[in-house]
Amino acid sequence: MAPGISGTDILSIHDVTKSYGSLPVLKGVTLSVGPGRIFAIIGPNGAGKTTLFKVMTGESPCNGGRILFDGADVTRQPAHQRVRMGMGRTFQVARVFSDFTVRDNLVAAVEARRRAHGEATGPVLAIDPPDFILDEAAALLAEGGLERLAGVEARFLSHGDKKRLEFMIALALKPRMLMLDEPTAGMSPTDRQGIARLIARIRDQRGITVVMTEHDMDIVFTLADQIMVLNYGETVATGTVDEIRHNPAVQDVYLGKEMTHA
Ligand SMILES: Nc1ncnc2c1ncn2[C@@H]1O[C@H](COP(=O)(O)OP(=O)(O)OP(=O)(O)O)[C@@H](O)[C@H]1O
Repeated sequence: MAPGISGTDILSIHDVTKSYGSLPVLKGVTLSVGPGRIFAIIGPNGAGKTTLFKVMTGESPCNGGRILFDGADVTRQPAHQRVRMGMGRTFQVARVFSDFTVRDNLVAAVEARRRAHGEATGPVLAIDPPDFILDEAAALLAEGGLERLAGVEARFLSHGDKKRLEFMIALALKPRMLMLDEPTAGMSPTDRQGIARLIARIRDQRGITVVMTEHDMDIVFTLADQIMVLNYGETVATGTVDEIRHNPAVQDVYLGKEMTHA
């Protein structure tokens, strides 16, 4: 096992590098995330957060280094295989079926999981789904606070509600880890707080590990167990909220004095 990688971590990344052409964007990033933790990646614009996120999800291959998920080397695994292994994710712009109702989006997600796990065969998106699938979709509607919107087509949802739906679609796949790329981007303060509560609940009640990039420091400081600060593709610091807030190098590159004394 490579140095710095612990057998108990659900996700570990060792010395990952990534360049776009001749531009090095990740310059040897190492991190590890314990099960049931909320791990936030922060840093200034252009630091490489989204690139790191894409490398972790398999959307973009890394040039060097290793990525382990739940003990398995997934460095060369495509994104869909990582999802199948339990790495759920959401996108900066929520991806849902716009012409489906909220309920049908969840029914489709439950059916997709059952097929992926070999629990079901036959036509996808059954017109008349059995009760146990409707029950599971109903439970997801309730958990996501989406019951009042069950019959609404997803294209009519507010940004915040669409994001909630995308979360619940990701949870329908029963992931062990959820990767969230700027989950509160573009939201009203109320929607941000709602999403933050949902993320905390997902971790507390389902025990799901969460890895997220996020610009809103109130959200990060409220939720994160561990924070990693990136700058120019390199790790400036990794630590708890208190450790990051009081780290002089982090204050220099990102937080400034005001946030650290908030
Ligand atoms: N597909 C690409 N091709 C070329 N360069 C890219 C590509 N994607 C990102 N970059 C460059 O890589 C660097 C890191 O970008 P990245 O989007 O990962 O940063 P970020 O920390 O997520 O920034 P932000 O907070 O603004 O979203 C930037 O210099 C960016 O211009």
